[in-house]
Amino acid sequence: MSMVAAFYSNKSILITGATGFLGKVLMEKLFRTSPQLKVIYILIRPKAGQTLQERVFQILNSKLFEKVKEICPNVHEKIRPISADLNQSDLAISKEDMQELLSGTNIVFHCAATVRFDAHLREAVQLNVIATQKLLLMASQMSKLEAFIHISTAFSNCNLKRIDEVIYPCPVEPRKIIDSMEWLDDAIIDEITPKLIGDRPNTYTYTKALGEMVIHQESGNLNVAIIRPSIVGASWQEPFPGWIDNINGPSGLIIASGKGFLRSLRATPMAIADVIPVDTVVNLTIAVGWYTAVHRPKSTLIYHSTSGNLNPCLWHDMGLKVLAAFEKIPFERAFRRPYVDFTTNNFTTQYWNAVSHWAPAIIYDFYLRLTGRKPRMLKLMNRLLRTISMLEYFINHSWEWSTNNTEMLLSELSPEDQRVILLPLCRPSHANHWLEYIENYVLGIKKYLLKEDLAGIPKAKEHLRRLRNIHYLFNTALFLIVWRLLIARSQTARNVWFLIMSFCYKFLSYFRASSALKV
Ligand SMILES: CCCCCCCCCCCCCCCCCC(=O)SCCNC(=O)CCNC(=O)[C@H](O)C(C)(C)COP(=O)(O)OP(=O)(O)OC[C@H]1O[C@@H](n2cnc3c(N)ncnc32)[C@H](O)[C@@H]1OP(=O)(O)O
Ligand SMILES: NC(=O)C1=CN([C@@H]2O[C@H](COP(=O)(O)OP(=O)(O)OC[C@H]3O[C@@H](n4cnc5c(N)ncnc54)[C@H](OP(=O)(O)O)[C@@H]3O)[C@@H](O)[C@H]2O)C=CC1
Repeated sequence: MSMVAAFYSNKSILITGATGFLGKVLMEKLFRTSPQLKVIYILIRPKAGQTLQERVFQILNSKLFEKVKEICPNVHEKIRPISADLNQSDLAISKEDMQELLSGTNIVFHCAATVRFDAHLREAVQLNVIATQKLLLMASQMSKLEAFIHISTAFSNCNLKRIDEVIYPCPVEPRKIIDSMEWLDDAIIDEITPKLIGDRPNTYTYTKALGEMVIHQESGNLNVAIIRPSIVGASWQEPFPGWIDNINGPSGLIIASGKGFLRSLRATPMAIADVIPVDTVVNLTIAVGWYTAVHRPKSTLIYHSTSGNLNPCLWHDMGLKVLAAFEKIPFERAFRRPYVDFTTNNFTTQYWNAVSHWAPAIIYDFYLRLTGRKPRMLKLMNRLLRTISMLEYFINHSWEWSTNNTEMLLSELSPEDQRVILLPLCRPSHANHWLEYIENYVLGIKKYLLKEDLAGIPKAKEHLRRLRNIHYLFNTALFLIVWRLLIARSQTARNVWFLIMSFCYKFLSYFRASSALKV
């Protein structure tokens, strides 16, 4: 067994956000590589009419946990769901549960957050700042605690171009923001939000930066580390390639382009697409847990989990790779053939939105109305464009993240751990792995998100061929109509038309004469 995996044997681990994308993969990997661990406490709230047990049952019965159930058949006995709501000021944990957590926990992984870019500042502060503060307080009372690992984001300081593994001060102290949320009403908060977030694009990145500051100021003697992943994508290899279960980040846009809704996107083609596979982030997180507990660094270390500095892939190349993957793995019932143009200024963006997004949506809604159905495409298109407007910032900027602490940690690992942790995608020598990764990503989206059967691929390809023919037919018809109208109204257009016709006629006559001579 590897050194890191052995460390987690007999440990009691507390994970927040274990029902989320990253949390689930973290829990899976811990059980798979350290089946001897004692217990994983998960802070979880009842949701969508499901009890805690039903939520845990659903996770354990998902495809993600198939391997774990083979390796650790009693995994269900090792998960201890604790009812909690991080939106509540006391986290809504019962006294008995709190007692158990305080006396038993060895390692805390704090993953829970609101990752919505449009979250109201009050909600984002509650989850990303106050809940972090409360958890720190709780952690400080844990008698056996060895490490507290906080998941932040590489974009918490996205207002800077070069970002080091340090905590940057915020203009307004987190404590002042927390206090003000108690007495300011929503209208005033709405008014001051743009001033507070300053040159950050949303409340998410702002409150994640405040969360880091809280860790820095209030962790006291705790052994704390912060991990900053960039754009977390589908898994690279573990537990199997392409696992993904939410539409955040690139996944939603990959679906929208594969289904033919998204046809143009305002993006900087030469900006770096800093996507990092979820298993790469989780492996680093587990290694950081071990290092922080065993080596007890004197100060809080920050680890960047990014790909751009070691193995950069540009948005332009990523777009081409995604489109190439659709050729092999098309999605079913596409609205139009997948094709995405990158636009670079306001005018072309608005133009292509009108031509490629709104016009087809209006035509399709008209067709739905004619056939007695409810129009829906324009609404869907407007939602997609709203989503894109929120993601645009991240596809139009490049950042440089230093990774000294991450590199230092990797060099501290045993050869066995390095084999497991140093996933190839973020190493410089494996640039060509991006194509393989993107193909698996698209396949994963098709299988696990869209729940489409792979047996339907030939039919999906046939559907795309039909769409291509309709596209050619439509363009030819449109050209002829426009041209007919033009030559009916303009003498110049008529002259050009006759010139082209006579040139074609001469060319054909010459061609026929020269073929006759050869015979
Ligand atoms: C060939 C070219 C291909 C190129 C690929 C290019 C990819 C570029 C990707 C750039 C990603 C940049 C991400 C940056 C991540 C920063 C990292 C982090 O720390 S942050 C961690 C990451 N955090 C995030 O990524 C959070 C981003 N997301 C949000 O903040 C919110 O979803 C929202 C505000 C955008 C929409 O809110 P709201 O409308 O109130 O409500 P809902 O949320 O309930 O969804 C409603 C509808 O929107 C739909 N939909 C949702 N997401 C996407 C999507 N990504 N996309 C498309 N569609 C999306 C959804 O399907 C639904 O449709 P329907 O069922 O109604 O038909
Ligand atoms: N995904 C990404 O691209 C990136 C993510 N990160 C960071 O990684 C971490 C995990 O993100 P990710 O897994 O993608 O996010 P998800 O949205 O998938 O998961 C969020 C988790 O937080 C939990 N949570 C939210 N609100 C509450 C609450 N009030 N009480 C209890 N639990 C709550 C959710 O529980 P529930 O299921 O009940 O809603 C869920 O388990 C976050 O800290 C995020 O900032 C950083 C960089 C990029």
